[in-house]
Amino acid sequence: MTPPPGAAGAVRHPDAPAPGELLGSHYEKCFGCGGGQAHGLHLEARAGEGVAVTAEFTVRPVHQGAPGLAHGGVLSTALDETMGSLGWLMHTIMVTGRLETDFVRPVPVGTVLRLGAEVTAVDGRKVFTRATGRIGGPDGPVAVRAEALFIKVNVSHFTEHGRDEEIEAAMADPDQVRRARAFEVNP
Ligand SMILES: CCCCCCCCCCCC(=O)SCCNC(=O)CCNC(=O)[C@H](O)C(C)(C)COP(=O)(O)OP(=O)(O)OC[C@H]1O[C@@H](n2cnc3c(N)ncnc32)[C@H](O)[C@@H]1OP(=O)(O)O
Repeated sequence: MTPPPGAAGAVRHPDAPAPGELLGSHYEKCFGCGGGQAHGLHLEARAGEGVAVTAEFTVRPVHQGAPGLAHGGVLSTALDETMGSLGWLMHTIMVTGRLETDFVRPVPVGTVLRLGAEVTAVDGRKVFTRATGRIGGPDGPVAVRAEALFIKVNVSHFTEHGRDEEIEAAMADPDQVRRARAFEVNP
């Protein structure tokens, strides 16, 4: 996932949330960040400097793969969600096209996984990102690493492909419409 020569650097939107600010959930029912998913990750991301974010996710018993250990797919989800939240800082809606994860060490249930992600390059609609998850805090040992390619999309990506029931509910919710617009450039 190497950006092509000549790819641009990421540009922080002038109205991006300030460093340290909690980004909030982009959708209440999101498995990664929504508060309305009992078994979801409830991942909380904050704006960083430039086009970077930090996030925290506490591994609960519902997230197990092997006894007492986090499921690898759940850890990939945490990385995916963290990198996806970089869209808040660019006012860009983007979805994951490709995701590669390195699992460096097992992550026990009860761990607070501290994640960090940044955009490494932008080439047209393609946004190249990377992320790291550390055990216990920002100076803890690295447990997972990922690189991902996100593709910029319009809101129509969701309205055209999502199930009617959820799309109609989301569009009837002024708070959800406001959150969708906060992602967009020139909404
Ligand atoms: C309301 C608020 C919500 C806010 C929503 C925020 C959600 C965040 C949630 C967390 C993130 C997720 O899990 S998102 C959910 C998981 N992801 C998805 O469901 C995406 C499913 N895939 C798709 O819908 C599609 O394949 C797209 C949109 C990714 C791309 O389709 P497209 O729009 O037709 O574009 P396409 O021309 O194919 O590709 C554009 C460029 O990207 C490259 N490209 C595309 N896919 C790949 C790939 N896998 N690997 C390498 N390169 C790729 C192409 O070669 C091309 O390069 P070039 O020729 O230009 O060089």
